[in-house]
Amino acid sequence: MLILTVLVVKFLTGIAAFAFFKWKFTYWKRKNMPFIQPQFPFGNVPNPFTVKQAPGLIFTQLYKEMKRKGWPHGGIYVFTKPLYLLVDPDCIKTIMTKDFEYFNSRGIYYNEKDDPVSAHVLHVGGTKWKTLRSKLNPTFTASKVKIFFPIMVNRAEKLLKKLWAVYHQSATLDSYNTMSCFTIDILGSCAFGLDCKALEDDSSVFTKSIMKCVELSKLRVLTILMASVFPKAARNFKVRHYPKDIGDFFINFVTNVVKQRQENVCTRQDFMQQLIDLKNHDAETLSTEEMAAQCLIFFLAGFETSSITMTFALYELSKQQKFQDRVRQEITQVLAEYNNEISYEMITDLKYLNQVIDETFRKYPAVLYLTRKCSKTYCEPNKNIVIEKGTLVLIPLHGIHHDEEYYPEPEKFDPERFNDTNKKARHHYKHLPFGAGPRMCIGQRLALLQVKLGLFMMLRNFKFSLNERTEEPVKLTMNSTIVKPEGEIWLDICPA
Ligand code: HEM
Repeated sequence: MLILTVLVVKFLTGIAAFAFFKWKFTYWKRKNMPFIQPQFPFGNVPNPFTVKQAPGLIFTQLYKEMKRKGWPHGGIYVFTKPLYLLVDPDCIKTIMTKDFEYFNSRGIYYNEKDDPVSAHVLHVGGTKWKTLRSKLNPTFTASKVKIFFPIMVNRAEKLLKKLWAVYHQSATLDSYNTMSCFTIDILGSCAFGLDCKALEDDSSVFTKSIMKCVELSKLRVLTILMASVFPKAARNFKVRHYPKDIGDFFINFVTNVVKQRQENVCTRQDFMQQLIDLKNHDAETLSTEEMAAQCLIFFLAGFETSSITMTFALYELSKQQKFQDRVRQEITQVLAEYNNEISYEMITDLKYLNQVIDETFRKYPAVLYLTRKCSKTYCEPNKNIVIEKGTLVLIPLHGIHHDEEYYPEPEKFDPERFNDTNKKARHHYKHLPFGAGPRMCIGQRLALLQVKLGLFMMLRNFKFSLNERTEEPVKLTMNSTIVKPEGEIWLDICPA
């Protein structure tokens, strides 16, 4: 009798669960939105525990499927949660700019209570984001970034010194590690007036802590993805975005820098000073934890994205010497026009190098997909579709950048895709390495300058080619929300 009762309860629970999922999976149909048929129980994503591909690339596949069907947008499900995926560049533009007031949050999980450093400008939304962003914007204007140029040149000279040392030792460069140290040194000096010396010693506590922030296991990436889809449940389970020791490290770091600056009456107008002024102006606006959170994201958003871009640019140029030679020719020519003096203007005049960087951003967009969260119910213009408050919106950047219609033979690296004529003819929203609208990357100017300066310095002085230890084709890591190489990219270097 007992066995029978257990079987009946199990059967009824199974039926109820199935009916629940079935009902949940009718959401987009009820909204009149085209949707990709979900599968029980994971929806449109594969089993998170057995999936072999990078989590972010799943959205590339869904984008391709919708594109094949000719949809401008469509619905998908992550488990039972409906997500809105954008395909058409005009739809993307409307959501990111014109109707931004409905989509001013990113919808990425953070947990201010248990993990205070996760509440930074990249994660927060609404009024909190607006206040922070308007206070931080002045640090990243063209004139501010220009002020940092001499210190950036100093760090680029150290990069060169490192390359000479490598050349004399083995002539084989571990490109990703070296580029990471270079960007840590640049960000440390521009933001905090620190000499991190990562290029001299990549095993320092500081460098290791920064690198640890970005070491994400596949399980961690999936946890954050799921927590972003079900934030209330995640907060109840005290799910953290960053390990506790990383949070503590940044809180101590900020406390020390603030103390030093107060003792030495610092007048540097850098990112840190902007935060200190904000705190002095109104202590309620920014606690020490909140300051630490902004410092963490400054490093996190800046260091990996820039070093990945430089690494992939060098990798592609090593494979195709003709492009590398052309960059070097341009460097010689433009330098001569500027009397062989390195200046901000000279660096910004390197147009072909810019094309190489743009094509690198296209093929390897550091951020695989962008998100927005609907903050008030939104009626889609002319289409009679209502997006409910709380819906997560996905912009599949990697999918767009690898769309055959926009970029024929998308796996081919070709800087000509970004010459003036081709660039002008293309819809702006088909190339979004820094996002778009009011929430686009705050550090774009700084990033472009450091990437260009670093590449200029290296390519002016060295020739690069692929070392046989580099596995071809380079595999991209699964354990990340951003595109990065799984193993090392080893490059042979010799004087140019
Ligand atoms: C090659 C380098 C970089 C790339 C490709 C990149 C890309 C991006 C992208 C795609 C976004 C999201 C934009 C959106 O949702 O529309 C973003 C946001 C952001 N980035 Fe960058 N980034 C880079 C460098 C930097 C640097 C150097 C910094 C710091 C100085 C930085 C700080 C930020 C911050 C704080 C945000 C959040 C902005 C907000 O939500 O208001 N990034 N970045």
